[in-house]
Amino acid sequence: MSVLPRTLALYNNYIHGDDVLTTKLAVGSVNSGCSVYLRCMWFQYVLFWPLFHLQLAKTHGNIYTLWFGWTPVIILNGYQAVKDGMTTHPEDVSGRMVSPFFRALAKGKGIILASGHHWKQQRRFGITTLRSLGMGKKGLEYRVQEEASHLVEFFLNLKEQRDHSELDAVLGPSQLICYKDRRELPYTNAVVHEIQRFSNIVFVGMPRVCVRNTTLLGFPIKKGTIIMPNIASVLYDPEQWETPRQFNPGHFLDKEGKFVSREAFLPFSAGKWHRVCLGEHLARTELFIFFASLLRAFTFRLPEGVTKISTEPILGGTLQPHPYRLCAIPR
Ligand code: HEM
Repeated sequence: MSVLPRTLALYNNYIHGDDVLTTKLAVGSVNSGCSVYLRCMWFQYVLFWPLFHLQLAKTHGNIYTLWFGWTPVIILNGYQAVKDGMTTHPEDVSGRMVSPFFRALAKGKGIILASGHHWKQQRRFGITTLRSLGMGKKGLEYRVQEEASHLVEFFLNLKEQRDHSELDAVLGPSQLICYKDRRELPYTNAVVHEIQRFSNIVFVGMPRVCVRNTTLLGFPIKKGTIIMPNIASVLYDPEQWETPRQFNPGHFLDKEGKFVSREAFLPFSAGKWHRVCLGEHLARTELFIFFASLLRAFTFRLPEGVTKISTEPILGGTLQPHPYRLCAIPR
């Protein structure tokens, strides 16, 4: 049993117990239940796996520390903790980690992320095939394509494909779809939102770094500490969503079928201008227009003999859908 240094005033009682969370993780817990010490080498995997954090949150609460070697990473879980953590002192938590990845990005060097798996999938889906991704704009566009791929996947799995007729009822046959049309298409809009909630592609969140000493949910935090807002925990927060583990467009509809925005819908994270997703508006616009246009132009069917496609994500740079085939029949 080793003793970790006290780098945070908050986390000052280390009792290195032998609780084994899984066969691969050794966990040392504190009496306040907020510090977890990982002795495993696959910490990157662990750090970015939301379900793992949801499990830890049950035991350790909505804020706890994971120790990676000597480095503490503070994890925020659930809507309230993520919102308060990111918005109470937004400037204080506005740093980013400087990793070789970001250094290369800043120098304008492309980083190849290509894997045959993705591109095959994109060809099937008929989206422009990118041979490799420079992590400039193209890399970011890829997020939208990936989310769009989820859109069709989920649409196909919808048992009740009701009210997609609203597209025909509201839009003229040759009318181009605009983003403002979402106001007349509440069900379509709700489906797009629910897909982003249920099938979020950013698993835990992008790490932030404290740029000065600050407080987080009332706890003192030192400059340089890494903070991870667990976005999945917000999007599946049982206190915020009626059926968090079920695909349910009703989360975004009121009793009259009108679209309602939800505060806990944070797939792009939270905050004001400090470090929030710069592409949020573009992504939302593209996703809506893309999805509505596809549904109006085609009838989607699973190929013969296929009854269901997997909605389990594959952990990669983002959470990705499994490859799948579909038939798009022009309407
Ligand atoms: C469905 C699509 C997308 C999702 C779910 C998404 C989500 C996110 C999230 C969660 C963050 C971290 C924000 C934070 O730390 O508070 C982020 C950052 C960022 N996003 Fe997006 N994003 C998407 C599409 C895009 C697009 C299309 C662009 C640009 C065209 C973009 C540009 C950025 C940039 C530049 C940052 C880093 C901001 C910074 O560090 O200051 N994103 N995104």
